[in-house]
Amino acid sequence: MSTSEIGLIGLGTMGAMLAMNIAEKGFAISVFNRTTSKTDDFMALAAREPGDLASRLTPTKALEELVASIAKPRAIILMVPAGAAVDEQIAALRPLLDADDLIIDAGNANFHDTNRRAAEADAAGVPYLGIGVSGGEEGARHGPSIMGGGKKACWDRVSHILEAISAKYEGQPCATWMGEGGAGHFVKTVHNGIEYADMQLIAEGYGLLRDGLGMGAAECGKVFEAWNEGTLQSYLVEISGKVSQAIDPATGKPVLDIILDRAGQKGTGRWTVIESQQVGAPVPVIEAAVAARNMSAAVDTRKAGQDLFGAAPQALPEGAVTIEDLEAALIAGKIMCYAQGFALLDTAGATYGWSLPMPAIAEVWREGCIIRSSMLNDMASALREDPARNLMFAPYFADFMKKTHGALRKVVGASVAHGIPVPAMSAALGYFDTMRTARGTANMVQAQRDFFGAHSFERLDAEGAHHGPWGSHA
Ligand SMILES: NC(=O)C1=CN([C@@H]2O[C@H](COP(=O)(O)OP(=O)(O)OC[C@H]3O[C@@H](n4cnc5c(N)ncnc54)[C@H](OP(=O)(O)O)[C@@H]3O)[C@@H](O)[C@H]2O)C=CC1
Ligand SMILES: O=C(CO)[C@H](O)[C@H](O)COP(=O)(O)O
Repeated sequence: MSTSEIGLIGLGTMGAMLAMNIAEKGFAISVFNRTTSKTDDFMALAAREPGDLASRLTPTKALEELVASIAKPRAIILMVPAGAAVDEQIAALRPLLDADDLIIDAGNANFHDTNRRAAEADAAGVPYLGIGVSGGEEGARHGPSIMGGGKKACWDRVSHILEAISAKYEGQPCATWMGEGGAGHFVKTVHNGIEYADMQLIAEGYGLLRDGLGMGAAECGKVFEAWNEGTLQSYLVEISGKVSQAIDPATGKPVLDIILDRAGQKGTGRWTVIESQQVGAPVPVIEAAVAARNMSAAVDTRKAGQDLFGAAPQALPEGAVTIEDLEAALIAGKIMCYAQGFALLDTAGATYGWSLPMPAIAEVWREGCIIRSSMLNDMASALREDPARNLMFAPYFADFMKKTHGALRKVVGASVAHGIPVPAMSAALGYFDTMRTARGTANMVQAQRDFFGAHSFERLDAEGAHHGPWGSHA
């Protein structure tokens, strides 16, 4: 019996919710999980959902059974961890599939792996798609943002399902084909890099409220709530308000106060930074955010550092920084981080031969994904005007930068003076100052390079490559 319209492998956090979302939108779907008891748990959960979801879900306990239960030509979504698990599943599935059956990797794959898998699939004459999905558990269940990659014809085969399950922005599906090969996974990777940076900026804002202004967690939560009503409106600021106000039932303390300050990471932020270095499109705010997660992991070293050097004073003098200054500093930092992310997308698109649809990327992030924010609609407008222009030069965002960079400078300055670490805010300010300095200091670097390695330099007053008279001193 082959009745399901699609199949899904991997009933973890994301896969289970995506499967329910697909069933809820009226598509019959077969599911499989390596640990088969989880499939039973999943079906029990689905049976408790309204809308008779379970009747459109077919649980299977073997890959052969999964494949047999899907109508031809088949489409099967993989929702398993990046790396070896994806290759293993493809290898296990391929012998069971027909030549025109489509495998869709919807996890957070490294786009280089997706390029390789797409090339392997092309060579074997079988279809393959790599798509990025964002929105966490809730988004997967009720409407994620979907960034498609691979052959357009393959995308078109399943786009009606992906669009139906995606988030909607004013009725428009947040599911878009980005380009061939690993384009979709690359866009998702940069999304996550921006996510790291936005989270780090917010965490630094929280640090200033807590350590600089002496606020308790609940009070910080109220500030985030207020910020979420203004220019900073975003999912990440919204949840920061919620997590700040949550209380631990066991201790009665704010949950935030009992969480170890060590942040995990699965690799997408690092991939973004590696790729930015590879193509020469700097993303210093994202780099600072990845480095901050790495430094957060060094809990014992940080404790030893505090014992050796003493804790920085941190408390800010009355009036040194206001809540309004902090809000403005976060606005400036956020614009810098998105400007860098979009510039990376633009450069990488050209490097890898994708025509990445820059405005459509901002559009697909307006709803459903973790970095959704009210600013993204304005970013989409700015990118429609000029997809290759750095966002900090778009008049709308340039106006914001003119109004807010002073506050960013004030906040970074006060933080530096009082020992509050703000690596992402500092990186945002450094990027802004660098990008508005017509004559920088790389003339010194060029002179040094020519001195020790005869690398040559360009002159301001003549064409060509030149060498210095390094033996002659004034
Ligand atoms: N969590 C999130 O917010 C998001 C996650 N993602 C991405 O989605 C993918 C899945 O993540 P998530 O649902 O959170 O992960 P989970 O850890 O919750 O689930 C992982 C799933 O993959 C299965 N699995 C793990 N290893 C293998 C393997 N070697 N062979 C077959 N199946 C395997 C697990 O099966 P078993 O039960 O047998 O262990 C489980 O069903 C990842 O690529 C992740 O990066 C993307 C967006 C958001
Ligand atoms: O893709 C996601 C959100 O968009 C996942 O939640 C991902 O796991 C987040 O990255 P990390 O675990 O490294 O913080």
